[in-house]
Amino acid sequence: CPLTIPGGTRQSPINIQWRDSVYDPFLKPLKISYDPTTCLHIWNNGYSFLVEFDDSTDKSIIVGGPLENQYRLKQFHFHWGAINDWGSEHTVDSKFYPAELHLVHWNAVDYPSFEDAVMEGNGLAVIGVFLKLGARHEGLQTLVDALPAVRHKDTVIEFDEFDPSCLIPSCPDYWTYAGSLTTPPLTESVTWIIKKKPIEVDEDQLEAFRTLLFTSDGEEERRMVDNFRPLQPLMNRTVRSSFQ
Ligand SMILES: CC#CCNS(=O)(=O)c1cc(S(N)(=O)=O)ccc1C(=O)O
Ligand SMILES: [Zn+2]
Repeated sequence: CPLTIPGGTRQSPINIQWRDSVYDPFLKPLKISYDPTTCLHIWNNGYSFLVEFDDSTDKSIIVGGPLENQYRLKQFHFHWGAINDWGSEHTVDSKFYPAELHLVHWNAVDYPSFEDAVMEGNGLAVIGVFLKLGARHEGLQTLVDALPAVRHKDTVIEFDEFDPSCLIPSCPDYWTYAGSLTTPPLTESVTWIIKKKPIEVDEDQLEAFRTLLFTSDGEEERRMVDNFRPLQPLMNRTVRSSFQ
């Protein structure tokens, strides 16, 4: 099965069993500083829609948390379901959320390029934020309004002055564990930082995600939904929490 890699010992996503997570008092608060002028464009890559950033400088970085040094923001994207009962990649006590946001960062201190960092155990840091059904999210609406322009695979539009920290809950609590990319090359290079608190989005905003297509213009349309990887075995890993 192509979705499991032979010999994988730290694959993602996983179920986070709240009572099995271990509070680590040495975990620092995560410091997030993004510069909205580094935002470049939104594109549909046929798997999700992603917002990409200029990662040629240290203008948009995260530091602290479980991380040894700072990591540069490269892109963020989402995973979602066909209906609200599922869609997230990680689960909490086996509960799915309707969607999950991933902000992908890479270790430009130790590695010369993103492609190199992808192959290293401490190469990437991904912040995961759960989306739950509730009030309309004004910050997300800016993104939702741009989605019709990237409906088909391989379409891209310019997108600037967006600060993705508006999508991250202010509550500092998170879980963290050593994992992998959830899409090819599935490399075991990700320090996952999963925010405990979800953000709220409304039904129309989730439905807007579901209007996107896996397919290119001219192909038979296939709705972009259920773009999440199945849960992977925890194996010999402990999930740490930054909170008691
Ligand atoms: C070489 C290589 C690579 C992986 N790229 S990514 O880290 O931006 C990424 C990461 C993830 S995830 N779900 O592992 O954060 C999903 C999708 C992507 C992507 O290519 O768009
Ligand atoms: Zn992802």
